[in-house]
Amino acid sequence: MEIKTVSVIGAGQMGNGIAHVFALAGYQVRLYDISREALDAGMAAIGKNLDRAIARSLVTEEDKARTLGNLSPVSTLQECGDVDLVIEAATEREAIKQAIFEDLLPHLRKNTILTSNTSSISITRLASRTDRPEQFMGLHFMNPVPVMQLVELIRGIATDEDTFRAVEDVVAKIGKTSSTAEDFPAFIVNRILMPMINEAIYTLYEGVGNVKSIDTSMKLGANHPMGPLELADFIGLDTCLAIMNVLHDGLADTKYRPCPLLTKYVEAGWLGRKSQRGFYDYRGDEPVPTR
Ligand SMILES: CC(=O)CC(=O)SCCNC(=O)CCNC(=O)[C@H](O)C(C)(C)COP(=O)(O)OP(=O)(O)OC[C@H]1O[C@@H](n2cnc3c(N)ncnc32)[C@H](O)[C@@H]1OP(=O)(O)O
Ligand SMILES: NC(=O)C1=CN([C@@H]2O[C@H](COP(=O)(O)OP(=O)(O)OC[C@H]3O[C@@H](n4cnc5c(N)ncnc54)[C@H](OP(=O)(O)O)[C@@H]3O)[C@@H](O)[C@H]2O)C=CC1
Repeated sequence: MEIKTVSVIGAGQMGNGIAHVFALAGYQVRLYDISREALDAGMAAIGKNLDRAIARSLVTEEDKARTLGNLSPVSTLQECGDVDLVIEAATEREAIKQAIFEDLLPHLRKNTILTSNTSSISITRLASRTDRPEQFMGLHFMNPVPVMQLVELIRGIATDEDTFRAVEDVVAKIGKTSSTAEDFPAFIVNRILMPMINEAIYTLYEGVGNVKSIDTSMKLGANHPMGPLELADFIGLDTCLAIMNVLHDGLADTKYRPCPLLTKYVEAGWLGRKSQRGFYDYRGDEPVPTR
């Protein structure tokens, strides 16, 4: 099936980025969020990120106008069903994702493909709660979506070949590069990256270094574009903790236990950039380490 129309559910960091790249590539995109405020903020972020790309001569003003013309913010989940492809990009909590898919089922076309942008959660389990496990897969973008080249494709145990090929094809058409991961906890990128970030938080927790020394060490010592703690704030500490819990529970290995300091920050509501405070405080002109 050729994909022409897309719904993106969740207009947060990832959802607005996904809607951006599909609308820019010419797809008709509906964007929905449970929070009207988040939907408005997501649409504003798309405008801002298009301006950043214009400033770098990556796109033109006409491209921006055409992209925004392809985008329709919608106020009900029901309006997200009558499309070729659904991309769920809501909070990394399985119950939230399952409820979204269950609520969508009565509004879907027979051939609508369902995907999740989940960082870590079992595709097979999410698919099993729908009426179409053969037409369900993981479509995992990287943050920030307009800039990062990779998209991880994850088949559930029942995903059929037509579905995989249609999704693989659309990733190429939006100019991204896909890799394939088996459906096991956190797939490839986060199976490797998140334990590293968790280890950086343990390094802070045990007093081996402070926020600045840890991030500086990895930026200048390993040529990382962001330090691991800066990256954790960028991803969202709630999402980092959710991924570590999926690894710890799913692989039943204590090496994946989340650092208690990560839990403490999340319990304080210090979620990183999206709450203005995490390992850095973003409320001033420059980010200031909080430890
Ligand atoms: C958690 C999961 O499930 C999976 C994941 O996503 S894991 C996380 C994967 N992502 C990473 O590892 C990101 C690591 N960081 C980087 O690659 C870089 O710091 C970065 C691309 C984010 C920024 O690039 P940079 O060259 O270092 O800095 P910067 O000059 O600020 O950005 C370059 C351009 O990228 C774009 N950009 C940067 N941040 C952006 C954002 N948040 N959204 C959209 N575009 C952005 C802009 O066009 C920016 O240009 P301007 O700032 O001049 O407008
Ligand atoms: N952050 C990252 O670097 C990456 C994240 N991901 C994955 O993408 C998904 C989204 O992450 P991210 O964008 O960072 O999260 P955010 O917290 O930035 O955005 C999630 C959005 O989903 C909304 N939401 C919550 N419940 C519902 C619902 N029932 N229906 C519609 N919208 C809802 C939230 O609203 P509210 O805030 O009001 O609850 C919020 O606006 C997660 O599965 C995450 O693991 C994948 C790659 C990278």
